[in-house]
Amino acid sequence: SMSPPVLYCIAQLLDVAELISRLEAVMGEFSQRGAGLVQPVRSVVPLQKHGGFLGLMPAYLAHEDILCTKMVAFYQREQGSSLPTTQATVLLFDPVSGVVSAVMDGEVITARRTAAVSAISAKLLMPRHAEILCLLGSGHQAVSHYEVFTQAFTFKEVRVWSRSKERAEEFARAAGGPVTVCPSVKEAVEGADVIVTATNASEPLLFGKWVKSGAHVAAVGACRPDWRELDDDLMRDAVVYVDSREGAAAESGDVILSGAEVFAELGEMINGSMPAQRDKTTVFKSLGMGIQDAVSAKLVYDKWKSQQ
Ligand SMILES: NC(=O)C1=CN([C@@H]2O[C@H](COP(=O)(O)OP(=O)(O)OC[C@H]3O[C@@H](n4cnc5c(N)ncnc54)[C@H](O)[C@@H]3O)[C@@H](O)[C@H]2O)C=CC1
Ligand SMILES: O=C(O)C1=NCCCC1
Repeated sequence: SMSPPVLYCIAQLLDVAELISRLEAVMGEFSQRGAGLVQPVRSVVPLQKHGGFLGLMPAYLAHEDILCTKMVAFYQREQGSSLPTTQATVLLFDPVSGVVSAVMDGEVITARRTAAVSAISAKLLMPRHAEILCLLGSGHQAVSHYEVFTQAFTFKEVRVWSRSKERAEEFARAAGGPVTVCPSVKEAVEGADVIVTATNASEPLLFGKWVKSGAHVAAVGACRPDWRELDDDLMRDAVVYVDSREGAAAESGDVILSGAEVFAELGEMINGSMPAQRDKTTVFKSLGMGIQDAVSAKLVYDKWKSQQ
């Protein structure tokens, strides 16, 4: 039997505009809870000895016949560690036979689809005429959110804060446009219209008292039930949206420990069954979903195939 292709340099194969449109469709379909879409909540295997986790993220999309799973290892690293926080591999299958059609690097898929989902949320929830984007963290997700958000929207100012000033300065140098490096979270977020939290923190670092009324927060980190990025005030005062209610109830420390009510899923807003409360302060709590990886992997595979 033939070995499946192993696709590693896939950045050119995953177009952001196409990805956003596929993600909008699949997130809407997910929130209808139809039988055509099968995606269990992520299985997470704790690696207590090593401060890490292995997440398994299978999904089957019957309408498009996409069968996929991502395997993602994520670790809380010591500051200054050269090892990545997140490492992922994606397997795409032929659902007719069960044969693996392709093995793919999950890094680009994870970075880009997460930022694209946040952009879908921001499009619906950020203040009209948003001018200031603030990124907390300067890692992979901060970079992909910078790229996707500055491609999708126009901001007058982009700010970054990171634990390490040097990393924040490096981020600003590498960015494709002007970025202001801020010395503290407070100074970074004050007056910001859109705030992306993309850190590996397990304690709150973004406090509601600093957040401008009406701002939109895309909260990407804190993916364990006892990890936080946002404080109770922010969670309770904001209208809270999630990617998946089941996912948030199982994995989001910010939701579980604050006791905040989840107002709606992103897909419910997309479907129009729940409103986008753009005038209020809003939080989109993102955990990541297998269906997002599945549509991404299919786009990559189809583009690769078309070039063979
Ligand atoms: N919602 C989703 O779909 C996804 C969420 N994630 C999560 O997003 C977060 C960021 O991931 P990557 O950018 O890939 O990681 P990364 O390692 O590239 O960057 C992590 C950033 O967090 C900062 N950081 C780490 N610990 C911190 C702390 N205690 N306080 C403040 N800053 C801290 C680091 O300095 C760095 O800037 C992780 O928590 C990861 O698990 C990752 C992939 C998808
Ligand atoms: O959706 C993902 O991919 C991840 N979510 C949170 C943990 C790291 C990977």
